[in-house]
Amino acid sequence: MLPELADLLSTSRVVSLPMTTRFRGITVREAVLFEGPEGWTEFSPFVEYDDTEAAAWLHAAIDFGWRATLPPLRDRIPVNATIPAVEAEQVASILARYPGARTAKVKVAEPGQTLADDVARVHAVRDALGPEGRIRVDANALWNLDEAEHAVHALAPFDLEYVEQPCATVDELAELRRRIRYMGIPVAADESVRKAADPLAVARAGAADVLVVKAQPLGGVHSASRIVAAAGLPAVVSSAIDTSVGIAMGAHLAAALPELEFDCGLGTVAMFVQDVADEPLLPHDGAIPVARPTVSSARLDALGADEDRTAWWLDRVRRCYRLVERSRAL
Ligand SMILES: O=C(O)CCC(=O)C1=CC=C[C@@H](O)[C@@H]1C(=O)O
Ligand SMILES: [Mg+2]
Repeated sequence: MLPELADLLSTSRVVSLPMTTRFRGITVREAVLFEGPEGWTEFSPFVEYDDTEAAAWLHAAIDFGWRATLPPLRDRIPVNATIPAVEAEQVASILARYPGARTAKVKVAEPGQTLADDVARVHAVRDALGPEGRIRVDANALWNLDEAEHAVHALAPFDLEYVEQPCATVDELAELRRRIRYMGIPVAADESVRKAADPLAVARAGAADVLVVKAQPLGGVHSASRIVAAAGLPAVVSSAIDTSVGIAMGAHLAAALPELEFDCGLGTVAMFVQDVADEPLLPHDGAIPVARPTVSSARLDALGADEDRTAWWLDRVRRCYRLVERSRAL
């Protein structure tokens, strides 16, 4: 059911959360929270996204706030630590924010850095996790095919669980997968799912072994779970650097998937200095609970965005609402 725009806006709260470490170029994460009949929900497309892309995120927010979620098949979700493109010396202190995590996802291919920086960072993660730890790397589509092949060779000695979105296109992923198959390192698709016109194209092309899925960009828990089912590939549910409210949406998606063989990228509340919930969905014993956190009004007040940013976000909600309304009418 599509709530009235006035209903959405009447409970909206725009928040601005300071982060402990720069991640994907930001140090402050902004989000709009709404309280629907099912509980609190979140709309937080990255600020540079256009309205067409952001509309899927509003669809997701409405889905989680106004429609009963899918029945959970588990009550806790094992999570990975997320290591930004930091100096190797910082790795141990970042890992410490993810107590009990046996898996780390390490950002690589950061503009302005070198492969040697990536090797040093991944090496530090392997040293910290020990031989039993699982390490995946995420290049966010920033390598070309040859760079990706070279980098996978350089990083393979640290034993990679998979390499996430090494290159930009589905064709490149398919070719890289072919080139590195003998090494036994799977290729995961992220941007090729969440930013593609057709999120299933990468699976259909046989270009990935694993899908990384995020609830907000894929239109919400129901639509993301349908995409996973149709793709027929193992899925890793990951965050969009959401507040605890958006992370709860991801946790409900992960909880509803019939198979969950990989740890999920849902530990990222650990990146915030403060969160909107009294009991933030932070990792404990390597997992987060499947729950809707209680949002504190004192925290919403303390973390409230200023007038200009609030107006900017609410305008965005209005524009995206029109797009969601139109797509439903089709
Ligand atoms: O998957 C994780 O460990 C955390 C989430 C994460 O890494 C990301 C969230 C949102 C945008 C991204 O640049 C990034 C990713 O590419 O997976
Ligand atoms: Mg990714």
